[in-house]
Amino acid sequence: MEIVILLVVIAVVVIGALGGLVVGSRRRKQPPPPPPATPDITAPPAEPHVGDEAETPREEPRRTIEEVDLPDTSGAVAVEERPAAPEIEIPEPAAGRLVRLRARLSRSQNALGKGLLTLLSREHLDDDTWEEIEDTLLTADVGVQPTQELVEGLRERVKVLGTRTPAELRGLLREELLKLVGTDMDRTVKTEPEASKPGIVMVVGVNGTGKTTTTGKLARVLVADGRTVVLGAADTFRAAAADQLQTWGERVGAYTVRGPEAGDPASVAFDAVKEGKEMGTDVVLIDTAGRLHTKTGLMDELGKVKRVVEKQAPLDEILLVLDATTGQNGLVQARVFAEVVDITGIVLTKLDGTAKGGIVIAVQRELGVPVKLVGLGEGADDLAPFEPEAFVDALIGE
Ligand SMILES: Nc1nc2c(ncn2[C@@H]2O[C@H](COP(=O)(O)OP(=O)(O)OP(=O)(O)O)[C@@H](O)[C@H]2O)c(=O)[nH]1
Repeated sequence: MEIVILLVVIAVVVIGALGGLVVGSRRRKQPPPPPPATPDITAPPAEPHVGDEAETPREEPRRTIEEVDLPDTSGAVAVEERPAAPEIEIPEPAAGRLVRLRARLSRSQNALGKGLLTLLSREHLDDDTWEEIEDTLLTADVGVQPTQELVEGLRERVKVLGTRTPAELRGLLREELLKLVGTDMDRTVKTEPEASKPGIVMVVGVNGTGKTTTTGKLARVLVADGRTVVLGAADTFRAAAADQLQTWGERVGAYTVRGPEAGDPASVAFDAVKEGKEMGTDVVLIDTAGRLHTKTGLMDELGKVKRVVEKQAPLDEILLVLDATTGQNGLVQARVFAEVVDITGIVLTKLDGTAKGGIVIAVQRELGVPVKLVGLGEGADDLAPFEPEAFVDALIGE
């Protein structure tokens, strides 16, 4: 019996020892997971760890995503140290811009259209009322001759019509204004010569009218239409003008040819055209100075630029930039420039800042050349091809 008891005790001890070994080996098979080579901090553990194992993952999240990102960010900073290629913008298409800007035009020209319609709606259109209509048009810089034409035309038609509804009056006024603005002029900016590329456009005007800005905006219009552009910074008088133009160019990937400060504008213009030819560019836009006190000086400079450029190819377009807010003064400038160079188109800038939209009519009459573009703000795409219908609709409202 004692032997049996002894055997049972030995058996219990052996089984116990074996069991301990198994449990121990199981414990050794479950070590805490080794830290991953690249800790995946972005994704939290799918299930929370427990016990001893909880310590490792709990500590790891302290290396926040921001901390882990830091080396990458410093890498990006290092890249930035290299000269970064300027980001090329995609300008807004030129077609339909005036429609987008019409609200702005309506706001500034509200007084003219509303004033005329109110006067025309009076029950009795006597001489005094017609005089007031005339004054309204003159105040908006429509000009004496065009004003008289419009008033005579309207007077005649209102008389024939007899009774007048507001819609009829609006229609009549629209037609008469459109007649004055002109719907049959070719308002395209000529940039596609028949012979060979590039088209050459020279931008002239008194300083401060918005020449450089217009040249830059025009480059965007052309780029938006799929054309390539070289800019010639021939305004060597104002040092900042070349920088300003270059910045406009860089924004749309147009190369700018510049010369030394106070250098010869004609030589810059020549180089720009040469560069444009060599690069196979579609259009070369030349910004000029115009900061000249005498007509002789102006003639000398612009005449020389034109002559020198035309040694390579004829100019396709000479755009005169006029500031609409300067009113009659703008007309005087127009006259002087027209005597110096053959203006082929007018750009009226800052129409957003004046109620004198009638200058469109007056200046076309004065020079016999069409308004081709209008500036309606300082924004990069605030230059619009001039559309008579959209313009007149903006004047008299919907
Ligand atoms: N509101 C408004 N401002 C404009 C428009 N066009 C140009 N400007 C502003 O007019 C100012 C003069 O423009 P510039 O292009 O520097 O004039 P500039 O004729 O080249 O002048 P110079 O280089 O000195 O000969 C700038 O502040 C332009 O932003 C426009 O259509 N509307």
